Amino acid sequence: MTDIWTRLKSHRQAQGATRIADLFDADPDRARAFCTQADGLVFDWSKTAIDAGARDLLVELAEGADVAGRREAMFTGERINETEGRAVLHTALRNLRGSVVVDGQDVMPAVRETHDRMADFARDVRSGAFTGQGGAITDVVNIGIGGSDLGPYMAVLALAPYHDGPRCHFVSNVDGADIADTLKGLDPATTLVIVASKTFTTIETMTNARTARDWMGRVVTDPAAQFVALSSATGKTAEFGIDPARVFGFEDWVGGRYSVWGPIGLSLMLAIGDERFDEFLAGAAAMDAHFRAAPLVENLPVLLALVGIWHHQICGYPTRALLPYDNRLLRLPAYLQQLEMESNGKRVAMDGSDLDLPSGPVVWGEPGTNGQHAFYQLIHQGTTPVPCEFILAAKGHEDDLAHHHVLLAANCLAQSEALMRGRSLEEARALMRAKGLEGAELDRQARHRVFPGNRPSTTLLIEKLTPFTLGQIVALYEHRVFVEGVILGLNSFDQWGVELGKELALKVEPLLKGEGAPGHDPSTEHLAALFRRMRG
Ligand SMILES: O=P(O)(O)OC[C@H]1O[C@H](O)[C@H](O)[C@@H](O)[C@@H]1O
Repeated sequence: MTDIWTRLKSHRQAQGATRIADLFDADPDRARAFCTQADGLVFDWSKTAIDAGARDLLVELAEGADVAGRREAMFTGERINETEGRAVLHTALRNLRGSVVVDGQDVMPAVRETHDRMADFARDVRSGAFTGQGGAITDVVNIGIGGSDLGPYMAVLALAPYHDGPRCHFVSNVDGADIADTLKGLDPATTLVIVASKTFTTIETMTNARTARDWMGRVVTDPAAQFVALSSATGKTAEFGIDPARVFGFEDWVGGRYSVWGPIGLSLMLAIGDERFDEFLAGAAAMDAHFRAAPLVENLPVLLALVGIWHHQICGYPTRALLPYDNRLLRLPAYLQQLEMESNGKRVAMDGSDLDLPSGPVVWGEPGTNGQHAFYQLIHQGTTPVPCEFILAAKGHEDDLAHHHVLLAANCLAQSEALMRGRSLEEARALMRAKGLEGAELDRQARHRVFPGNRPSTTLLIEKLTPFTLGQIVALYEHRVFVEGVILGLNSFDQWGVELGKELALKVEPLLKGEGAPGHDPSTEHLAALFRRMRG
């Protein structure tokens, strides 16, 4: 561990019993100084234990890790995904007028061509120029998993007020329940099926795609005519029988969990139209420009990363909760869970050595106010602090329900205040006394009503959730994950940890059918035998 990590840990230790609330007394300007604004986004990180000294050390940490250099290497197409030998250029998908050279060739003409073909196709579907065999397309089913599902699903839900296209549905799980429930009630003759898979080999997606083709083939004469493929493996899409005119390809330098900006975003484009989709890209491009140009100490993705590092690697808090006070951001926690945990859940550093720091944290969450009535109990009174990351829009879309929105916002701000302030034993005793309790019973009851407080949170405040601001937010988190990965010295762009389970599933499947060769562990073989017996 280098000197800067030791100094950060010592700084944390030296804070001793200082509470977050005390930092506001020590620095009357703290609420403003630790609240960073850029391009209409407000990131308040004042309700953390990061003081000026910690901030300076954290910025030094980012400088020492050469965040600026790695950032340029990413944007300019260097092969920073070293374990897969690939460039990392999802940013190119949203900078359509730019130019990026990989292996001596500008990749942008092909990106623009695919984008324009997608836009033409989306316009045709939305206008009715492209029809199903029973008339205009009424429903779109996106079949994909992981990065080929979470991004478009999250964004389609988030931007519901902008939907003016066909209804979009998402099937991901190989559990037949998913596709059965989704297809129930849909008309195959007016449904468009999108098979979204970077590799076009993912077993869940290919199984669901074949089931959808069978479903459609029972009603229409040419099911493949209502299929679209989004993939890097264009050869395999042809084998499946999808017309190359409806195949939208992308290069291997777009990681699955970073792919919503290109063809994988087609369902979103169909739902909101290509112009709104381009606003989504423009929001992300604005965040890219900010990330690339702003000094580290004013740089939103860098600050989010430093807050994350402070909480997990320095303070030792094992998880982080993402709490959007926006019901339409229902899938954002799941989306960010993949982004963060698949990117930075690694135990080996880029150079092959063991990581000598904890890898990225567990990320979880749920929109407020619902979470308040479920798991906030633990956040307030559990023994392990959970740094909370709130997201709030100043305006909702329901102008006639403005009172709902103010109540929603009040809850969000109240939670961060309660987490920091807590309630002392004295305050709890006064409450109990006012209820008429006294003596030992008062003492006993009061202790249950104490809130330790001093629990950190940040708040990301935006004006309104639009295609543009959603693009900003998602790109903000993408770059945050990248900066955290650079500081930890790992490769955020591979995901070898998902391979072993997939391989073994192929060997366990015959075992469950009674055909498997032995060689599994006794527990797995025992469970498989019980499974077979229960199926009769
Ligand atoms: O798009 P696909 O090739 O079907 O991959 C879908 C997903 O599955 C993999 O297992 C990876 O963990 C994900 O990063 C990926 O997004």
